Amino acid sequence: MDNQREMKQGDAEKVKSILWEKEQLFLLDQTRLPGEVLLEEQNSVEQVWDAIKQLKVRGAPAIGVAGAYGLVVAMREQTSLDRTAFVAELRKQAAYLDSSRPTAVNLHWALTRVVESVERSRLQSGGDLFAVLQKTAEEIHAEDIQLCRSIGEHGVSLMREGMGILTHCNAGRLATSDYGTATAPMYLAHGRGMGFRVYSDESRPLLQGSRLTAWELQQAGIDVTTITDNMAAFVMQQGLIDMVIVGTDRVAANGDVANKIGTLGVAIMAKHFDIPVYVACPASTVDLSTATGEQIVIEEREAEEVTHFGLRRTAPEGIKVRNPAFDVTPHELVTGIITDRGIIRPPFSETLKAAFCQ
Ligand SMILES: CSC[C@H]1O[C@H](OP(=O)(O)O)[C@H](O)[C@@H]1O
Repeated sequence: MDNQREMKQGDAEKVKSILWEKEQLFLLDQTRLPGEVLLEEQNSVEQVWDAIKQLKVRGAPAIGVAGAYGLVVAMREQTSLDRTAFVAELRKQAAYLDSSRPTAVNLHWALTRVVESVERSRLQSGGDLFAVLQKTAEEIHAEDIQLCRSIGEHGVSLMREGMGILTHCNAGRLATSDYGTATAPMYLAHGRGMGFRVYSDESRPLLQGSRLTAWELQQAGIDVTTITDNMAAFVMQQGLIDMVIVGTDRVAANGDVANKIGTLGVAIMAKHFDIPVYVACPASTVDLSTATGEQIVIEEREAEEVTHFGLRRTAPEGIKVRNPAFDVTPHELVTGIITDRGIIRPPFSETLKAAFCQ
């Protein structure tokens, strides 16, 4: 029986997507939000893999951090191995965790960083190598918080009193270790007394926008309105939206952006209504090794997510279904990319390299 911890709704604003406490990993089960706030202790690497696959933990930065800690969970019983055996097992477990979801580059980035930190150390015992592994995972976690706060500091320069912001899916603190990416400027601006309105697309089929973004912004006291995905054009046409801010799961070297399915449509509509579209992400989401959006693998998920609304069937038995979890917005539709290193503007094929080439 998993060790579960129910949180009261009132404590919800304090709850994070990932809790690393006394060297134990707890993940907030986001599939139960907004009704239940449940932290689940992760006791095996299979459990972490499943939590990522089932979107119990989700959002590009969050699954990177969860993957890194997943290696800690996987290797904590392997400390008696010698170096060769420890590194071989570590690589195997990293490949296993990497297989859980393909699109967000953060998962592969985090797993690779942990493996390379162990390989670079000249230590020989499994116990010493495990200490390096755990330290790197903890560093990735701590850095994610700081990177998202930096995104907020840069993004807040785009905010102004009374503006309307549309966001899609959840790129909030639940998708990261804290602050979020798209929501980071919102939290900082709100904390500094700025008033603004957020319109949160429900984001079918898994409703991250209505279940998660609306919930976390409401908990923070931010003016948020849930709208259905097919209302985005309506609120833009009504003049209610001054800016779109979304997160992303992978930014290609030319600035093409993979993000939750429906983002492409939002960007096309925003272009029609002359509304700027900003994408927010930490450095760990920028993938200069992927030339364009065409090379980004788009995760195809189970048909049941589309044919059912919760447990209720809402499409005929045996109907053909597509369920890509993401789409790619071409860089031409992106006004700027809000990162921890500043707001990156076109031409992205040059400015991204200048900002992120090591
Ligand atoms: C801060 S990255 C959030 C990003 O991840 C979401 O996808 P999922 O809920 O499937 O993990 C969505 O694309 C968000 O924009």
